[in-house]
Amino acid sequence: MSSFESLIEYCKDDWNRYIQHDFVQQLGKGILDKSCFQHYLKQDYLFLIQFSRAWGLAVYKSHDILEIRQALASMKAIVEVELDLHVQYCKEWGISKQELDNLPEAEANIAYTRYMLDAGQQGDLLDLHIALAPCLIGYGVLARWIEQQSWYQAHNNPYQSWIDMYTGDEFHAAMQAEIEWINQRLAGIDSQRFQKLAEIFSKATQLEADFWQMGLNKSY
Ligand SMILES: Cc1ncc(C[n+]2csc(CCO)c2C)c(N)n1
Repeated sequence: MSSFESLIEYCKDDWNRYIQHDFVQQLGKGILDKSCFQHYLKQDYLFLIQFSRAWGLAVYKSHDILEIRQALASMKAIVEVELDLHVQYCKEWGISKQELDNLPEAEANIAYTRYMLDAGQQGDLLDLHIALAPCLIGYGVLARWIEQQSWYQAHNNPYQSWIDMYTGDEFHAAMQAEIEWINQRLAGIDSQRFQKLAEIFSKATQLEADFWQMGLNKSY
C-alpha cells in the first residue's frame, strides 16, 4: 500500500540532499552567513506569495465544500497571518517592507513555485498536494533532524527562533494532518498513479534543495 513514506523512499537521496543540505547544517550550527539567510528570507517572501496562489488553485481543484474550506483556510493563513509575520521577521533581520516589495524573483524561486502551480494545473488536487508536500512536511522533518545532531548549536544560535517555529507542536500537528490527508488518498492508487506522483514529489524535493543552494550562493 502506498503512503507518504513510500514517496520519501522513492527519492531517498534527493530527500536527504534537501533535509540535510549545507544551508540547513550551517543554520543548525549557527554559522550560516547572515547575508545568505537574509537572501533566503527575502526570496521566501516571494515564495509565500506564490504559495498562496497554490492554495487558491487547490480551492479551484476541490471536489466538495470540505476540501474547499480546507484549502481556503490554508490560503487565509498565509495571506492574513504568515506573510505579516514574515515581514515582521524580515524587519528583525534588517530587511524593510520596501525592499521586499521591490525584489527580483530568483530563478530557483521561479522554477520551484511555477513547477508546483503547473503540477496542480495539469493534474488534480492530489497531484497539487504532492507538489506542495516537500514544503509542507519537509521543514518540520529537517528542523527536528537539526535538533538531533551532535553539532546542533542550541545556545546563542542566531537562527534559533527559525528552528523553533518548525519544531513546535503546532506546526507538527498541521504537518501530521497533511500526512494523513495524503495517506488516505495514496492508499488505493495503482502503481502507474504512484509513479506519476512520485516523480512530482522527487522534482519538488530537488527544487527545495535548489532553493537552499540559492540562499548559499545568494543567486538570482
Ligand atoms: C522554500 C520554502 N519551502 C518551504 C517553506 C515552509 N512553508 C512555507 S508555507 C508553509 C505552510 C504554512 O503556511 C510552510 C511549512 C518555506 N517557507 N520556504
